[in-house]
Amino acid sequence: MSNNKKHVLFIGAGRMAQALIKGINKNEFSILVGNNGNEDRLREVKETFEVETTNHWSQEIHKMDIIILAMPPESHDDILAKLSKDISGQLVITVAAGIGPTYLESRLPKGTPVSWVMPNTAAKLCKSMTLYALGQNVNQEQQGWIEALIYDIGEFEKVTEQQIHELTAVTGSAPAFIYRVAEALEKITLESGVNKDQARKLVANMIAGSAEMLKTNAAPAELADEVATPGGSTAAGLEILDTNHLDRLMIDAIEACRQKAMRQE
Ligand SMILES: NC(=O)C1=CN([C@@H]2O[C@H](COP(=O)(O)OP(=O)(O)OC[C@H]3O[C@@H](n4cnc5c(N)ncnc54)[C@H](OP(=O)(O)O)[C@@H]3O)[C@@H](O)[C@H]2O)C=CC1
Ligand SMILES: O=C(O)[C@@H]1CCC=N1
Repeated sequence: MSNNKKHVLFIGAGRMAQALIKGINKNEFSILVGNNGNEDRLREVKETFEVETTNHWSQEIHKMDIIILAMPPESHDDILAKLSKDISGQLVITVAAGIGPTYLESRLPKGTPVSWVMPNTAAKLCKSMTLYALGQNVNQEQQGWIEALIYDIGEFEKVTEQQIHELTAVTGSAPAFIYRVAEALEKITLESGVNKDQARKLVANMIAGSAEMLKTNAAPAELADEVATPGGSTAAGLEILDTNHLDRLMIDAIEACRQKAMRQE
């Protein structure tokens, strides 16, 4: 990418926008943030991340290279109709569940370059696993902008629109499932008399270590077997999880996320 900073407008200043804004490289991108009128939130975003904010984002469109839609899926129709009046070739990216390039292209002027980026909240620690898909009108330079945006927030993969529809539940939503598991483990850890900091240290490092083991590409079943000493204690716990069909529970939870996201179309 050239040394000229690209101008990025965020429409939406909530949790996902903030996670992205925190991670994005400010030497490459100049960030302006608008929202739905919550001025306290804009003030907080400005102070925390040292970015510019606006109460009138529609007046700023002409100065922008990239517009990132970081608001709820159900707000998209209205915002895309407003954007359509002022837009002139800017790259439009949405991070919303269920809103793919096909949806964006059908509501924006013909030829508008669009992309779907699906990050997760770990973007704020530059540890997001981000998926992205391109619309039909994105050129190589714009694809470079997208990759430069998400390069600094963690790992990324280019996939198809359909794959993001299916995998948002895995990379976007399932972190919440892991946090539920962590919550249960922390609770039980505290019962052993350690303090909260110790409980967090134990559980977080256990999960982080397990994630590192997964990154070696060993099969999850093999890794579980390695932990479960034959005739030992872990096997007793695994039997409870298996008997209660943890895998089926996970599949049901992923499917529920998918069904809900699909209702946006
Ligand atoms: N949270 C997550 O882990 C992930 C979220 N996403 C996607 O990110 C998007 C935002 O989610 P999240 O950050 O969690 O939601 P939040 O509720 O935290 O934030 C929503 C933001 O959108 C703004 N907004 C709502 N309606 C409008 C509108 N009509 N015009 C302009 N701004 C509007 C709100 O404005 P105001 O500040 O004025 O209230 C707020 O800043 C969703 O589409 C979601 O699918 C994707 C991946 C992961
Ligand atoms: O809960 C949601 O709808 C968003 C999409 C993926 C993660 N959070």
